[in-house]
Amino acid sequence: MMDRYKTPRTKELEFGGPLGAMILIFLMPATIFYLLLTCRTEQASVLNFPPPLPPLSTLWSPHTFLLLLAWVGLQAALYMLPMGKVTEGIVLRDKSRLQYRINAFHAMGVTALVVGAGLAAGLRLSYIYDHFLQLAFSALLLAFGLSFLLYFKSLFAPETTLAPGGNSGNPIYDFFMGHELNPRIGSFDLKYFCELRPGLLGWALVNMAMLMKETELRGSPSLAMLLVNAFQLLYVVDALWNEEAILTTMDIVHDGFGFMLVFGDLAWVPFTYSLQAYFLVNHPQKLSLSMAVGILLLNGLGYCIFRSANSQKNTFRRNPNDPRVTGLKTIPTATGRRLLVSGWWGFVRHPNYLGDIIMALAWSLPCGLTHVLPYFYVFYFTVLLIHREARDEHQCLRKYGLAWQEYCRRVPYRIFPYLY
Ligand SMILES: NC(=O)C1=CN([C@@H]2O[C@H](COP(=O)(O)OP(=O)(O)OC[C@H]3O[C@@H](n4cnc5c(N)ncnc54)[C@H](OP(=O)(O)O)[C@@H]3O)[C@@H](O)[C@H]2O)C=CC1
Ligand SMILES: CC(C)CCC[C@@H](C)[C@H]1CC=C2C3=C(CC[C@@]21C)[C@@]1(C)CC[C@H](O)C(C)(C)[C@@H]1CC3
Repeated sequence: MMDRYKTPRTKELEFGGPLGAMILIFLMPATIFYLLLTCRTEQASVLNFPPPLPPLSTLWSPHTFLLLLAWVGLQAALYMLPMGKVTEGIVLRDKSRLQYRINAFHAMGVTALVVGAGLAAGLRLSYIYDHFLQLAFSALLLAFGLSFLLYFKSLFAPETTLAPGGNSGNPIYDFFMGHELNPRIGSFDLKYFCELRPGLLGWALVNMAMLMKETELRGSPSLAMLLVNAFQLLYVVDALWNEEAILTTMDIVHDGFGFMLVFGDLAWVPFTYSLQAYFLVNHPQKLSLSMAVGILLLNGLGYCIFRSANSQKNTFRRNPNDPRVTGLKTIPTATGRRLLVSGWWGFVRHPNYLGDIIMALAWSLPCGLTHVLPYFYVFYFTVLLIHREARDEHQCLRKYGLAWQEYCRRVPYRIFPYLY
Protein backbone atom coordinates (compact mmCIF):
# COMPACT_ATOMS: atom_id res chain seq x y z
CA MET A 1 0.00 0.00 0.00
CA MET A 2 2.74 2.46 1.06
CA ASP A 3 4.76 1.36 -2.03
CA ARG A 4 2.86 3.65 -4.33
CA TYR A 5 3.95 6.61 -2.16
CA LYS A 6 7.65 5.65 -2.42
CA THR A 7 9.85 8.45 -3.78
CA PRO A 8 10.99 7.39 -7.27
CA ARG A 9 14.71 7.29 -8.11
CA THR A 10 16.05 10.68 -9.26
CA LYS A 11 16.85 10.16 -12.96
CA GLU A 12 17.67 13.64 -14.20
CA LEU A 13 20.71 14.77 -12.22
CA GLU A 14 21.42 18.47 -11.71
CA PHE A 15 24.66 20.45 -11.12
CA GLY A 16 26.57 18.05 -13.44
CA GLY A 17 25.71 14.92 -11.41
CA PRO A 18 28.06 13.39 -8.79
CA LEU A 19 31.18 15.02 -10.30
CA GLY A 20 29.59 18.47 -10.27
CA ALA A 21 28.37 17.87 -6.70
CA MET A 22 31.88 16.81 -5.62
CA ILE A 23 33.42 19.92 -7.20
CA LEU A 24 30.88 22.20 -5.48
CA ILE A 25 31.51 20.57 -2.09
CA PHE A 26 35.13 21.80 -2.37
CA LEU A 27 34.47 24.95 -4.38
CA MET A 28 31.90 26.54 -2.05
CA PRO A 29 34.15 26.58 1.07
CA ALA A 30 37.18 27.56 -1.06
CA THR A 31 35.24 30.50 -2.51
CA ILE A 32 34.34 31.80 0.94
CA PHE A 33 37.99 31.81 2.03
CA TYR A 34 39.17 33.27 -1.28
CA LEU A 35 36.68 36.16 -0.94
CA LEU A 36 37.40 36.86 2.72
CA LEU A 37 41.19 36.66 2.37
CA THR A 38 41.22 38.87 -0.73
CA CYS A 39 38.89 41.36 0.90
CA ARG A 40 41.32 41.76 3.83
CA THR A 41 44.18 42.84 1.53
CA GLU A 42 44.81 46.50 0.85
CA GLN A 43 44.24 46.19 -2.89
CA ALA A 44 41.32 43.73 -2.64
CA SER A 45 42.00 42.89 -6.27
CA VAL A 46 40.67 39.78 -7.97
CA LEU A 47 43.66 39.97 -10.34
CA ASN A 48 46.18 39.32 -7.57
CA PHE A 49 47.00 35.88 -6.30
CA PRO A 50 45.01 35.39 -3.04
CA PRO A 51 47.01 35.47 0.20
CA PRO A 52 47.78 32.02 1.65
CA LEU A 53 45.26 30.38 3.96
CA PRO A 54 46.35 30.82 7.60
CA PRO A 55 47.39 27.56 9.32
CA LEU A 56 44.61 25.39 10.74
CA SER A 57 45.80 26.15 14.27
CA THR A 58 44.89 29.82 13.64
CA LEU A 59 41.59 29.11 11.91
CA TRP A 60 40.34 26.70 14.56
CA SER A 61 39.21 28.42 17.73
CA PRO A 62 37.10 26.52 20.30
CA HIS A 63 35.89 29.87 21.61
CA THR A 64 34.41 31.02 18.27
CA PHE A 65 33.00 27.54 17.64
CA LEU A 66 31.20 27.65 21.00
CA LEU A 67 29.92 31.14 20.24
CA LEU A 68 28.53 29.90 16.94
CA LEU A 69 26.85 26.97 18.69
CA ALA A 70 25.39 29.40 21.25
CA TRP A 71 23.97 31.51 18.40
CA VAL A 72 22.39 28.51 16.67
CA GLY A 73 21.18 27.25 20.08
CA LEU A 74 19.52 30.61 20.84
CA GLN A 75 17.73 30.55 17.48
CA ALA A 76 16.67 26.92 18.02
CA ALA A 77 15.28 27.78 21.48
CA LEU A 78 13.33 30.72 20.02
CA TYR A 79 11.98 28.50 17.21
CA MET A 80 10.62 26.06 19.80
CA LEU A 81 8.90 28.71 21.92
CA PRO A 82 5.12 28.47 21.59
CA MET A 83 4.73 31.95 20.11
CA GLY A 84 3.20 32.67 16.68
CA LYS A 85 0.72 30.52 14.78
CA VAL A 86 1.11 26.98 13.45
CA THR A 87 0.40 26.39 9.76
CA GLU A 88 0.41 23.43 7.37
CA GLY A 89 2.86 22.83 4.53
CA ILE A 90 1.93 21.48 1.10
CA VAL A 91 0.46 17.98 0.69
CA LEU A 92 3.29 15.40 0.72
CA ARG A 93 3.65 12.17 -1.30
CA ASP A 94 1.84 10.12 1.35
CA LYS A 95 -0.97 12.72 1.38
CA SER A 96 0.01 13.98 4.83
CA ARG A 97 0.84 17.61 5.63
CA LEU A 98 3.52 18.75 8.07
CA GLN A 99 2.90 21.47 10.61
CA TYR A 100 5.19 24.49 10.84
CA ARG A 101 5.44 27.14 13.53
CA ILE A 102 5.49 30.67 12.10
CA ASN A 103 7.49 32.70 14.61
CA ALA A 104 10.65 33.89 12.81
CA PHE A 105 9.59 37.53 13.13
CA HIS A 106 9.08 37.11 16.88
CA ALA A 107 12.47 35.38 17.06
CA MET A 108 14.02 38.39 15.35
CA GLY A 109 12.42 40.74 17.89
CA VAL A 110 13.74 38.72 20.85
CA THR A 111 17.18 38.45 19.20
CA ALA A 112 17.25 42.24 18.76
CA LEU A 113 16.45 42.65 22.47
CA VAL A 114 19.19 40.18 23.47
CA VAL A 115 21.78 41.90 21.22
CA GLY A 116 20.61 45.35 22.42
CA ALA A 117 20.98 44.29 26.07
CA GLY A 118 24.43 42.88 25.28
CA LEU A 119 25.51 46.16 23.66
CA ALA A 120 24.23 48.13 26.64
CA ALA A 121 26.28 45.86 28.88
CA GLY A 122 29.43 46.59 26.86
CA LEU A 123 29.40 43.75 24.31
CA ARG A 124 31.86 44.48 21.47
CA LEU A 125 30.21 43.27 18.26
CA SER A 126 33.42 44.08 16.41
CA TYR A 127 34.67 40.74 17.83
CA ILE A 128 32.89 39.27 14.79
CA TYR A 129 35.05 41.32 12.43
CA ASP A 130 38.23 40.52 14.37
CA HIS A 131 37.50 36.76 14.28
CA PHE A 132 35.74 36.59 10.92
CA LEU A 133 37.97 33.88 9.43
CA GLN A 134 37.70 31.72 12.56
CA LEU A 135 33.92 32.14 12.56
CA ALA A 136 33.71 31.19 8.88
CA PHE A 137 35.85 28.11 9.59
CA SER A 138 33.58 27.15 12.52
CA ALA A 139 30.49 27.54 10.30
CA LEU A 140 32.17 25.34 7.70
CA LEU A 141 32.84 22.60 10.29
CA LEU A 142 29.28 22.87 11.58
CA ALA A 143 27.86 22.60 8.05
CA PHE A 144 29.98 19.53 7.19
CA GLY A 145 29.13 17.89 10.54
CA LEU A 146 25.40 18.50 10.16
CA SER A 147 25.39 17.36 6.51
CA PHE A 148 27.06 14.04 7.45
CA LEU A 149 24.59 13.48 10.31
CA LEU A 150 21.66 14.27 8.00
CA TYR A 151 22.90 11.86 5.34
CA PHE A 152 23.38 9.14 7.96
CA LYS A 153 19.88 9.80 9.36
CA SER A 154 18.38 9.65 5.86
CA LEU A 155 19.66 6.08 5.40
CA PHE A 156 17.14 4.98 8.02
CA ALA A 157 14.28 7.22 6.82
CA PRO A 158 11.14 5.67 5.27
CA GLU A 159 11.25 5.72 1.45
CA THR A 160 8.17 7.94 1.30
CA THR A 161 10.04 10.75 3.05
CA LEU A 162 12.99 11.00 0.62
CA ALA A 163 13.51 14.06 -1.56
CA PRO A 164 12.48 13.76 -5.23
CA GLY A 165 15.67 15.63 -6.17
CA GLY A 166 18.12 13.72 -3.95
CA ASN A 167 17.29 10.05 -4.39
CA SER A 168 19.71 9.05 -7.15
CA GLY A 169 21.37 6.19 -5.28
CA ASN A 170 24.77 7.90 -5.65
CA PRO A 171 25.96 8.79 -2.12
CA ILE A 172 27.96 11.88 -3.15
CA TYR A 173 25.11 13.31 -5.19
CA ASP A 174 22.50 12.54 -2.55
CA PHE A 175 24.76 13.91 0.22
CA PHE A 176 25.01 17.17 -1.76
CA MET A 177 21.36 17.51 -2.84
CA GLY A 178 19.90 16.11 0.41
CA HIS A 179 18.49 12.59 0.63
CA GLU A 180 15.62 13.24 3.03
CA LEU A 181 13.07 15.93 2.15
CA ASN A 182 12.03 17.26 5.55
CA PRO A 183 14.34 15.83 8.23
CA ARG A 184 12.86 16.38 11.66
CA ILE A 185 13.73 15.63 15.27
CA GLY A 186 10.27 15.32 16.78
CA SER A 187 8.45 18.42 15.55
CA PHE A 188 11.74 20.35 15.02
CA ASP A 189 12.08 20.79 11.24
CA LEU A 190 15.80 21.17 10.53
CA LYS A 191 15.54 22.52 6.97
CA TYR A 192 12.80 25.01 7.70
CA PHE A 193 14.71 26.20 10.79
CA CYS A 194 18.04 26.62 8.99
CA GLU A 195 16.59 28.27 5.86
CA LEU A 196 15.61 31.49 7.65
CA ARG A 197 16.94 31.83 11.15
CA PRO A 198 20.63 31.26 12.06
CA GLY A 199 21.98 32.27 8.64
CA LEU A 200 19.73 35.18 7.67
CA LEU A 201 19.74 36.71 11.16
CA GLY A 202 23.46 35.92 11.32
CA TRP A 203 23.97 37.90 8.09
CA ALA A 204 22.20 40.94 9.60
CA LEU A 205 24.29 40.59 12.79
CA VAL A 206 27.55 40.34 10.80
CA ASN A 207 26.62 43.51 8.88
CA MET A 208 25.97 45.32 12.14
CA ALA A 209 29.32 44.11 13.48
CA MET A 210 31.04 45.59 10.40
CA LEU A 211 29.27 48.90 11.04
CA MET A 212 30.47 48.84 14.67
CA LYS A 213 34.03 48.07 13.56
CA GLU A 214 33.98 50.94 11.09
CA THR A 215 32.70 53.25 13.83
CA GLU A 216 35.53 52.10 16.14
CA LEU A 217 38.11 52.77 13.41
CA ARG A 218 36.82 56.06 12.02
CA GLY A 219 34.56 57.56 14.67
CA SER A 220 31.27 57.23 12.76
CA PRO A 221 29.69 54.89 10.23
CA SER A 222 29.96 55.94 6.57
CA LEU A 223 26.93 56.62 4.37
CA ALA A 224 27.91 53.65 2.19
CA MET A 225 27.96 51.32 5.24
CA LEU A 226 24.61 52.67 6.45
CA LEU A 227 23.02 52.05 3.05
CA VAL A 228 24.36 48.48 2.78
CA ASN A 229 23.15 47.71 6.32
CA ALA A 230 19.72 49.26 5.76
CA PHE A 231 19.11 47.56 2.38
CA GLN A 232 20.13 44.11 3.55
CA LEU A 233 18.29 44.44 6.85
CA LEU A 234 15.13 45.28 4.91
CA TYR A 235 15.64 42.09 2.86
CA VAL A 236 16.11 39.96 5.99
CA VAL A 237 13.12 41.51 7.79
CA ASP A 238 11.00 40.99 4.67
CA ALA A 239 11.96 37.30 4.52
CA LEU A 240 11.10 36.78 8.19
CA TRP A 241 7.83 38.73 7.94
CA ASN A 242 6.79 36.59 4.96
CA GLU A 243 8.05 33.36 6.55
CA GLU A 244 5.00 31.34 5.52
CA ALA A 245 5.79 31.94 1.83
CA ILE A 246 8.93 29.76 1.96
CA LEU A 247 6.74 26.70 2.51
CA THR A 248 6.01 26.66 -1.23
CA THR A 249 9.56 27.36 -2.47
CA MET A 250 11.61 24.79 -4.41
CA ASP A 251 13.93 24.43 -1.41
CA ILE A 252 11.17 23.21 0.90
CA VAL A 253 9.01 21.35 -1.64
CA HIS A 254 11.57 19.66 -3.91
CA ASP A 255 15.15 19.84 -2.60
CA GLY A 256 16.26 17.62 0.24
CA PHE A 257 18.25 18.96 3.16
CA GLY A 258 21.82 18.15 2.21
CA PHE A 259 25.18 19.88 1.95
CA MET A 260 23.98 22.43 -0.64
CA LEU A 261 21.32 23.94 1.61
CA VAL A 262 23.03 23.26 4.95
CA PHE A 263 26.22 24.97 3.80
CA GLY A 264 24.21 27.61 1.89
CA ASP A 265 22.15 28.51 4.95
CA LEU A 266 24.79 28.30 7.68
CA ALA A 267 28.00 29.42 5.98
CA TRP A 268 27.46 30.81 2.47
CA VAL A 269 24.73 33.34 3.33
CA PRO A 270 26.28 34.93 6.46
CA PHE A 271 29.86 34.98 5.14
CA THR A 272 29.48 35.90 1.46
CA TYR A 273 26.28 37.97 1.48
CA SER A 274 27.96 40.31 4.00
CA LEU A 275 30.99 40.86 1.75
CA GLN A 276 30.06 44.45 0.86
CA ALA A 277 30.01 45.49 4.54
CA TYR A 278 33.26 43.57 5.19
CA PHE A 279 34.85 45.34 2.21
CA LEU A 280 33.77 48.79 3.41
CA VAL A 281 35.51 48.43 6.79
CA ASN A 282 38.95 48.59 5.17
CA HIS A 283 38.13 50.28 1.88
CA PRO A 284 36.14 53.41 2.79
CA GLN A 285 34.14 54.96 -0.04
CA LYS A 286 33.02 58.55 -0.48
CA LEU A 287 29.42 58.61 -1.58
CA SER A 288 27.81 61.85 -2.71
CA LEU A 289 24.27 62.57 -1.59
CA SER A 290 22.96 62.41 -5.16
CA MET A 291 24.63 59.00 -5.70
CA ALA A 292 23.13 57.79 -2.42
CA VAL A 293 19.65 58.95 -3.47
CA GLY A 294 20.06 57.24 -6.86
CA ILE A 295 21.09 53.95 -5.18
CA LEU A 296 18.23 54.28 -2.70
CA LEU A 297 15.75 54.65 -5.57
CA LEU A 298 17.27 51.65 -7.38
CA ASN A 299 16.91 49.49 -4.27
CA GLY A 300 13.34 50.77 -3.81
CA LEU A 301 12.52 49.81 -7.41
CA GLY A 302 14.02 46.33 -7.00
CA TYR A 303 12.26 45.79 -3.70
CA CYS A 304 8.85 46.90 -5.06
CA ILE A 305 9.13 44.49 -8.01
CA PHE A 306 10.40 41.63 -5.79
CA ARG A 307 7.77 42.09 -3.09
CA SER A 308 4.73 42.81 -5.27
CA ALA A 309 5.54 39.93 -7.67
CA ASN A 310 6.00 37.45 -4.80
CA SER A 311 2.87 38.72 -3.00
CA GLN A 312 0.79 38.58 -6.18
CA LYS A 313 1.66 34.91 -6.74
CA ASN A 314 1.32 33.94 -3.08
CA THR A 315 -2.09 35.64 -2.81
CA PHE A 316 -3.24 33.95 -6.03
CA ARG A 317 -2.02 30.52 -4.91
CA ARG A 318 -3.63 30.89 -1.47
CA ASN A 319 -6.97 32.19 -2.79
CA PRO A 320 -7.52 32.79 -6.54
CA ASN A 321 -10.75 34.63 -5.66
CA ASP A 322 -8.99 37.24 -3.55
CA PRO A 323 -10.16 40.68 -4.85
CA ARG A 324 -6.50 41.75 -5.25
CA VAL A 325 -5.96 39.17 -8.01
CA THR A 326 -9.40 38.47 -9.49
CA GLY A 327 -8.84 41.02 -12.29
CA LEU A 328 -5.76 39.19 -13.58
CA LYS A 329 -5.83 36.97 -16.69
CA THR A 330 -5.05 33.27 -16.20
CA ILE A 331 -4.48 30.03 -18.18
CA PRO A 332 -6.13 26.81 -16.92
CA THR A 333 -3.91 23.73 -16.49
CA ALA A 334 -4.77 20.01 -16.37
CA THR A 335 -3.90 19.96 -12.64
CA GLY A 336 -6.81 22.27 -11.84
CA ARG A 337 -4.41 25.08 -10.87
CA ARG A 338 -4.21 28.19 -13.07
CA LEU A 339 -1.21 30.21 -14.24
CA LEU A 340 -1.19 34.01 -14.12
CA VAL A 341 -0.56 35.63 -17.52
CA SER A 342 -1.09 39.28 -16.67
CA GLY A 343 0.18 41.55 -13.91
CA TRP A 344 3.80 40.93 -12.89
CA TRP A 345 3.68 37.29 -14.09
CA GLY A 346 2.62 38.48 -17.53
CA PHE A 347 5.59 40.88 -17.74
CA VAL A 348 8.32 38.23 -17.51
CA ARG A 349 8.18 34.61 -16.28
CA HIS A 350 10.20 35.36 -13.14
CA PRO A 351 9.55 39.00 -12.16
CA ASN A 352 10.56 38.26 -8.55
CA TYR A 353 14.07 37.28 -9.76
CA LEU A 354 14.30 40.52 -11.73
CA GLY A 355 13.53 42.57 -8.60
CA ASP A 356 16.01 40.54 -6.57
CA ILE A 357 18.81 41.12 -9.10
CA ILE A 358 18.11 44.88 -9.21
CA MET A 359 18.43 44.95 -5.41
CA ALA A 360 21.67 42.95 -5.61
CA LEU A 361 23.15 45.71 -7.78
CA ALA A 362 21.98 48.41 -5.35
CA TRP A 363 23.73 46.57 -2.49
CA SER A 364 27.08 46.66 -4.28
CA LEU A 365 27.01 50.16 -5.76
CA PRO A 366 27.74 51.87 -2.39
CA CYS A 367 31.16 50.14 -2.59
CA GLY A 368 32.06 52.34 -5.57
CA LEU A 369 33.26 51.38 -9.03
CA THR A 370 36.95 50.88 -8.34
CA HIS A 371 36.79 47.22 -7.22
CA VAL A 372 35.17 44.12 -8.71
CA LEU A 373 35.20 42.13 -5.45
CA PRO A 374 32.13 43.72 -3.79
CA TYR A 375 30.18 42.92 -6.99
CA PHE A 376 30.68 39.20 -6.37
CA TYR A 377 27.12 38.91 -5.05
CA VAL A 378 25.65 40.41 -8.24
CA PHE A 379 27.54 37.95 -10.48
CA TYR A 380 26.95 34.89 -8.31
CA PHE A 381 23.30 35.74 -7.75
CA THR A 382 22.56 36.30 -11.43
CA VAL A 383 24.09 32.90 -12.24
CA LEU A 384 22.22 31.26 -9.32
CA LEU A 385 18.86 32.69 -10.41
CA ILE A 386 19.37 31.88 -14.11
CA HIS A 387 20.16 28.29 -13.11
CA ARG A 388 17.26 28.22 -10.62
CA GLU A 389 14.93 29.57 -13.27
CA ALA A 390 15.94 26.75 -15.64
CA ARG A 391 15.33 24.17 -12.88
CA ASP A 392 11.92 25.67 -12.13
CA GLU A 393 10.92 25.79 -15.82
CA HIS A 394 11.82 22.14 -16.14
CA GLN A 395 9.62 21.22 -13.19
CA CYS A 396 6.74 23.44 -14.40
CA LEU A 397 6.87 21.87 -17.85
CA ARG A 398 6.58 18.44 -16.24
CA LYS A 399 3.75 19.64 -13.98
CA TYR A 400 1.70 21.69 -16.45
CA GLY A 401 2.74 20.36 -19.92
CA LEU A 402 0.89 22.15 -22.74
CA ALA A 403 -0.41 24.90 -20.46
CA TRP A 404 3.19 25.78 -19.56
CA GLN A 405 4.15 25.87 -23.25
CA GLU A 406 1.23 28.23 -23.86
CA TYR A 407 2.41 30.42 -20.95
CA CYS A 408 5.93 30.56 -22.43
CA ARG A 409 4.46 31.56 -25.80
CA ARG A 410 2.43 34.38 -24.25
CA VAL A 411 5.19 35.55 -21.90
CA PRO A 412 8.37 34.97 -23.92
CA TYR A 413 10.99 36.52 -21.61
CA ARG A 414 12.25 34.64 -18.57
CA ILE A 415 13.81 37.30 -16.29
CA PHE A 416 15.00 40.36 -18.22
CA PRO A 417 12.39 41.94 -20.53
CA TYR A 418 13.53 41.92 -24.21
CA LEU A 419 16.87 40.37 -23.23
CA TYR A 420 16.44 36.95 -21.66
N1 LIG B 1 18.69 35.81 -1.88
C1 LIG B 1 18.86 34.57 -2.29
O1 LIG B 1 19.93 33.99 -2.14
C2 LIG B 1 17.76 33.86 -2.99
C3 LIG B 1 16.55 34.46 -3.16
N2 LIG B 1 15.56 33.81 -3.83
C4 LIG B 1 14.26 34.50 -3.96
O2 LIG B 1 13.28 33.68 -3.42
C5 LIG B 1 12.01 33.97 -4.01
C6 LIG B 1 11.30 32.66 -4.32
O3 LIG B 1 11.95 32.04 -5.42
P1 LIG B 1 11.74 30.53 -5.92
O4 LIG B 1 11.35 29.67 -4.78
O5 LIG B 1 12.94 30.17 -6.70
O6 LIG B 1 10.60 30.56 -6.97
P2 LIG B 1 9.26 31.35 -7.28
O7 LIG B 1 8.73 32.08 -6.08
O8 LIG B 1 9.49 32.14 -8.50
O9 LIG B 1 8.27 30.17 -7.54
C7 LIG B 1 8.22 29.42 -8.72
C8 LIG B 1 6.89 28.72 -8.73
O10 LIG B 1 5.85 29.65 -8.91
C9 LIG B 1 4.75 29.06 -9.59
N3 LIG B 1 4.52 29.86 -10.80
C10 LIG B 1 5.39 30.11 -11.80
N4 LIG B 1 4.83 30.89 -12.74
C11 LIG B 1 3.57 31.13 -12.32
C12 LIG B 1 2.49 31.88 -12.86
N5 LIG B 1 2.59 32.52 -14.03
N6 LIG B 1 1.33 31.91 -12.18
C13 LIG B 1 1.22 31.28 -10.98
N7 LIG B 1 2.20 30.55 -10.43
C14 LIG B 1 3.37 30.49 -11.09
C15 LIG B 1 5.19 27.65 -9.92
O11 LIG B 1 4.79 26.79 -8.83
P3 LIG B 1 3.29 26.29 -8.57
O12 LIG B 1 2.55 26.42 -9.85
O13 LIG B 1 3.45 24.87 -8.11
O14 LIG B 1 2.73 27.18 -7.50
C16 LIG B 1 6.69 27.74 -9.88
O15 LIG B 1 7.27 26.49 -9.61
C17 LIG B 1 12.31 34.82 -5.24
O16 LIG B 1 11.96 36.15 -4.99
C18 LIG B 1 13.82 34.72 -5.40
O17 LIG B 1 14.33 35.88 -5.98
C19 LIG B 1 15.73 32.55 -4.34
C20 LIG B 1 16.94 31.93 -4.20
C21 LIG B 1 18.06 32.52 -3.52
C1 LIG C 1 26.05 28.29 -4.08
C2 LIG C 1 25.22 27.05 -4.02
C3 LIG C 1 25.38 26.21 -5.26
C4 LIG C 1 23.77 27.29 -3.75
C5 LIG C 1 23.47 27.87 -2.39
C6 LIG C 1 22.09 28.36 -2.41
C7 LIG C 1 21.57 28.96 -1.11
C8 LIG C 1 22.56 29.94 -0.53
C9 LIG C 1 20.23 29.66 -1.43
C10 LIG C 1 19.22 28.67 -2.06
C11 LIG C 1 17.91 29.30 -1.83
C12 LIG C 1 18.03 30.25 -0.85
C13 LIG C 1 17.01 31.14 -0.40
C14 LIG C 1 17.32 32.20 0.43
C15 LIG C 1 18.71 32.38 0.92
C16 LIG C 1 19.75 31.70 0.05
C17 LIG C 1 19.40 30.27 -0.27
C18 LIG C 1 19.46 29.40 0.97
C19 LIG C 1 16.23 33.10 1.04
C20 LIG C 1 16.03 32.55 2.44
C21 LIG C 1 16.72 34.56 1.11
C22 LIG C 1 15.62 35.51 1.59
C23 LIG C 1 14.43 35.47 0.62
O1 LIG C 1 13.44 36.42 0.94
C24 LIG C 1 13.82 34.06 0.53
C25 LIG C 1 12.74 34.09 -0.52
C26 LIG C 1 13.13 33.69 1.83
C27 LIG C 1 14.98 33.09 0.12
C28 LIG C 1 14.53 31.64 -0.09
C29 LIG C 1 15.61 30.93 -0.90
